[in-house]
Amino acid sequence: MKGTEDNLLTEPALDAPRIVSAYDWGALGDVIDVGGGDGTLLIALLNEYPALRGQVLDLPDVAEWARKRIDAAGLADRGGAIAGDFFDELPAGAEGYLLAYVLRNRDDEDARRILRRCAEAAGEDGAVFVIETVAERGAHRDLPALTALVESAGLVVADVHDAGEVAVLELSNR
Ligand SMILES: C[S@@+](CC[C@H](N)C(=O)[O-])C[C@H]1O[C@@H](n2cnc3c(N)ncnc32)[C@H](O)[C@@H]1O
Repeated sequence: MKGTEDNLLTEPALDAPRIVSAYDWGALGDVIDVGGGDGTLLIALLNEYPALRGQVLDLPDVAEWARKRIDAAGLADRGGAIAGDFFDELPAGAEGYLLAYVLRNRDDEDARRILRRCAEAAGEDGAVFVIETVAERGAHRDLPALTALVESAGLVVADVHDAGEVAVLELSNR
């Protein structure tokens, strides 16, 4: 678990500023950071975009950890955390479903299941955002492989926002 926590704490802390500025997240009313870990990315987003609301969805212990950090950051009025499983039905109706560094640890079959859950929850009006390193550092799938994966899950790449080594793929339902 220690190794997992180290990963959670270092990489998003390093990349969050780039992800925050790669897209106008404030244009979305609310987001769910699916598998959002300790809330580092969501906290950075809520700090940058004062009208944005958001929730981390993660396994119970991690969600509790994220909730405490979001509270401590003074963001409880716009942010929180939900205990959940991204293989199950997700809360519907948010405008953005973020998957940051989540698909990298999953084989194609599991990744498609997670993507489908997000797509179902996003519906016609929401979007799914896959955030992954696509350059050298720790890249598990490059951009063409990620594109093929999301298309095989029935999603369309509407745009790719460049955040340096990190890519933000904006996806919509077909
Ligand atoms: C590699 S970490 C990425 C964390 C975060 N998105 C980030 O950018 O640092 C994967 C996250 O998925 C969560 N996770 C693993 N299995 C899950 C499941 N079945 N449902 C929801 N979250 C899960 C883990 O607890 C962890 O927080």
